[in-house]
Amino acid sequence: MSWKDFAEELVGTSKDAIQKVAEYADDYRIYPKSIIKKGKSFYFLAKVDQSKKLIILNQSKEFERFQGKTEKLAGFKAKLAPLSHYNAEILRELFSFTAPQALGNQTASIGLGDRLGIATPGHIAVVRESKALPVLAQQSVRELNLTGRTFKSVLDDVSWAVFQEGYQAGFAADADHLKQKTDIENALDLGYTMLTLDCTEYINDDLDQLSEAEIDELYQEVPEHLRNGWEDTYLNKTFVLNSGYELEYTVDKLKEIVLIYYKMIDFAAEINHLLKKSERDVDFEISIDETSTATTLEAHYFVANELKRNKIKVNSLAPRFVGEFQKGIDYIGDLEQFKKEFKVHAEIADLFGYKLSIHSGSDKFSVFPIIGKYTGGRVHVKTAGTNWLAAVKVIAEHDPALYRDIHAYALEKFSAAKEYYHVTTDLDKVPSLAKISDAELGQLLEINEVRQLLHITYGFILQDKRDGNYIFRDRLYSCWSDHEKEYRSALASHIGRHLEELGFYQA
Ligand SMILES: O=C(O)[C@@H](O)[C@@H](O)[C@H](O)C(=O)CO
Repeated sequence: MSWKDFAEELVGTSKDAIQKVAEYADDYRIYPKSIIKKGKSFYFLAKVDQSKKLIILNQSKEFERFQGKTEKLAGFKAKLAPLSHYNAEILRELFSFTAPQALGNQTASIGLGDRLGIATPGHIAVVRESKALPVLAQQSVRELNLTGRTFKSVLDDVSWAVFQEGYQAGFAADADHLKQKTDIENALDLGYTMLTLDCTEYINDDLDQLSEAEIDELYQEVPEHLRNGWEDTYLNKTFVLNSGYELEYTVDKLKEIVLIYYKMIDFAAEINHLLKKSERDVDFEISIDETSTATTLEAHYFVANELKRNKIKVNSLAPRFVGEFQKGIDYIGDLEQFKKEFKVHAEIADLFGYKLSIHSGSDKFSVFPIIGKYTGGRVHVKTAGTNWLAAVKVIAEHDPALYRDIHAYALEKFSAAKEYYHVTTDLDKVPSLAKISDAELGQLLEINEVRQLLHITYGFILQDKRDGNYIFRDRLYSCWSDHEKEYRSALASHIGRHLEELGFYQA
């Protein structure tokens, strides 16, 4: 509902009265796209005394359900409800478009991880135009630990933003990189509609340190009935894909694949069992991407086939592709080699009926056309860090002193941050801030080394405290709150470029 229709229904068509409401709605005090009528009440989001509130005008039975202060607003009885978890649950019940849903695997989708809880309006602005379905709530356990947020608060932030933008086309919520059963249960209870199981701890990719004899010894420790089953299925067999590509399993290759992956199949089976108990549709993703070596094509086929043999239905799977998908920067590696292997990965995914999922998808512009083309758009691409970096750019452009402070702090914390992320950043390539004018600070975010420096240190920047107070957090959020429009349009154009290169705008 436009604020004009809203004003007319509320105060009649007199010019003066409408003008009054218009003034109130102006400049984001009311978020115009949020205005919605349900029963006899009007609902909308507004910024009241610097903080966002859900406003309900006119009493109805729902009016009493929301917690908040009752006041007179522009002559009407109104409830000013804080954007709390309690109120978010009622919102999701009342307006189902604010609750996440499963997406299935037939179309393009994009994960839009938001470490700050403020990026969703910009994401919505861009996905409205594209054919990709958005996963607006997407955070990994690692990100939650580093930012001090929870699956609950991430989903609530998204529900409020979806309401603010009046976005009714549907979105998903991905509890990303889950490793523990308790986290999985928690995410399911909260209504997450996508679970990404991180199998890293069940993947043994240290085999290159071992001699042939040691590998053989390890292989003999695998229960005999399992070894026999795999040898019957794969050993010295060739699987020919529709494209004519041949996957071959020699003794050495099979031993290696079994040793690397066999434990993760059991783990996936255990979690699949848990998911089956859920009454809701949940998109199940398996991630095997955070390993030190690329997933070979034979290994991908083996994992896919074993998941199928164990009746584990996955919606998407994230292999580790050849080359480097480092955080926040373009692809590093040989594009021809990537294309050659990616085609086959895409074919295997198609054969087994799931989508490929591309992790660390932020800024991989040189491979996006390949990904779009060989998946025919049936693919999931995850981004997260790039959305944080766009927010940092807003700081560089609007509060240079604060940018200089966080940049210096990131340099101090960089080596500690490397414990969480694999990057090969050469810090000598980070320009000295003393030589950069305030007006040029925003351009620093074009430099790969600066992007990675700020990308991996986000947890320290956001969470570190001195004398019990956050060092930067409050100043950062206050700047972002003053520059909502700038952040929204920066995201719309940057994520727009991702969607464009992936071919996600075509009908
Ligand atoms: O930083 C994280 O932990 C996550 O955002 C990622 O690993 C996520 O799965 C991703 O790939 C986003 O690009």
